[in-house]
Amino acid sequence: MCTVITYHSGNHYFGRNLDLDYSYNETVVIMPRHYNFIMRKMKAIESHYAIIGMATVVGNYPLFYDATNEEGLSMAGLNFPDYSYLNPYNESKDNVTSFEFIPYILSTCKNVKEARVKLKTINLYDEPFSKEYPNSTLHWMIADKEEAIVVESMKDGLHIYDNPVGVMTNNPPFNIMNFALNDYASLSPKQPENTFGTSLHLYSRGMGGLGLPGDLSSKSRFIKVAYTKLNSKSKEDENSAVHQFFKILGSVEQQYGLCEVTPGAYEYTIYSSCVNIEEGIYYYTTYNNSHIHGVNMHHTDLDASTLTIHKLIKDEPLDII
Ligand SMILES: C[C@H](CCC(=O)NCCS(=O)(=O)O)[C@H]1CC[C@H]2[C@@H]3[C@H](O)C[C@@H]4C[C@H](O)CC[C@]4(C)[C@H]3C[C@H](O)[C@]12C
Repeated sequence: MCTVITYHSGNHYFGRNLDLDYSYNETVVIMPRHYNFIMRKMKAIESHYAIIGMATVVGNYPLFYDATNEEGLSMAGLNFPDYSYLNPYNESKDNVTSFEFIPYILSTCKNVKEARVKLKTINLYDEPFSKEYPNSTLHWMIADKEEAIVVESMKDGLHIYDNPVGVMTNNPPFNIMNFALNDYASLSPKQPENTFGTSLHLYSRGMGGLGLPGDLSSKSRFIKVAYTKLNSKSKEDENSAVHQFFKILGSVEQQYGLCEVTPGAYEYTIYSSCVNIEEGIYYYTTYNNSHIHGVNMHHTDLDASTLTIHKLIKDEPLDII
């Protein structure tokens, strides 16, 4: 399971939980403006927006999970099994594979408005990166400072949804998730009003949120993280906003042992990320390292042509004095 959110508090932020039972050796990668981005069916893009994100690098090629470009446009891929469908090659369209989709959009678009235009000509087509890295079954959230959208390629076509809540999880499709929010419209951080006309005792704080799902299923995480994000408040300085962002993602993180995917194998939150999209800083934590590390893309020469790769600091000792 995975969760992606946007957040606004002073600056604008975008990030995700990556929940899986194993790791593909992901690293924080900066793809500078002159990295020659080679595509399978389209002309290589020699000059483009610079990008920072989480990726597995295979033979000098970044396979992005989530990323942000220097204009602040951000995009993340989350699992969408059973529904995801990649098309055969279509010669009248721009054929883009699923592993090229994030860097292609972020290389060429500066905001969601431009991405919407680009999506009209794209055919998400079915070609794996390699035998070792077959196609993923993903759907994507794309966001900037103003808005967020969800892109779902299904058998009946490419669905593009406005995403007014700025959160996405996994199955089922986004329109069903978004509709499910209706069932929780009465939840509130305030104590509930007694409408029974009889004497009731509000014996605990937080009873306005009674009924908020707390399990790890995808729909429950969608509701929980939407409620948490939309009601949470933080100061607007960077430290407060970034900590708050990780707290919101923490409301739907997965503890090892709670979600068995195959006998004895458990999905857990491998990393959480938070990008300050105005400043181009990619913050992350990992399961065994809750210290927030940040990589500022502007500390790298963005006019370069080679990838910069930052290995994740996955374990950090406890600090005892
Ligand atoms: C599985 C990951 C998403 C996590 C997630 O949504 N989990 C929920 C599982 S479930 O629905 O609840 O079952 C996705 C996100 C990005 C994906 C990776 C990126 O797309 C980059 C490459 C793409 C290659 O085609 C396959 C390997 C890969 C390295 C992908 C492996 C895997 O599919 C990743 C890591």
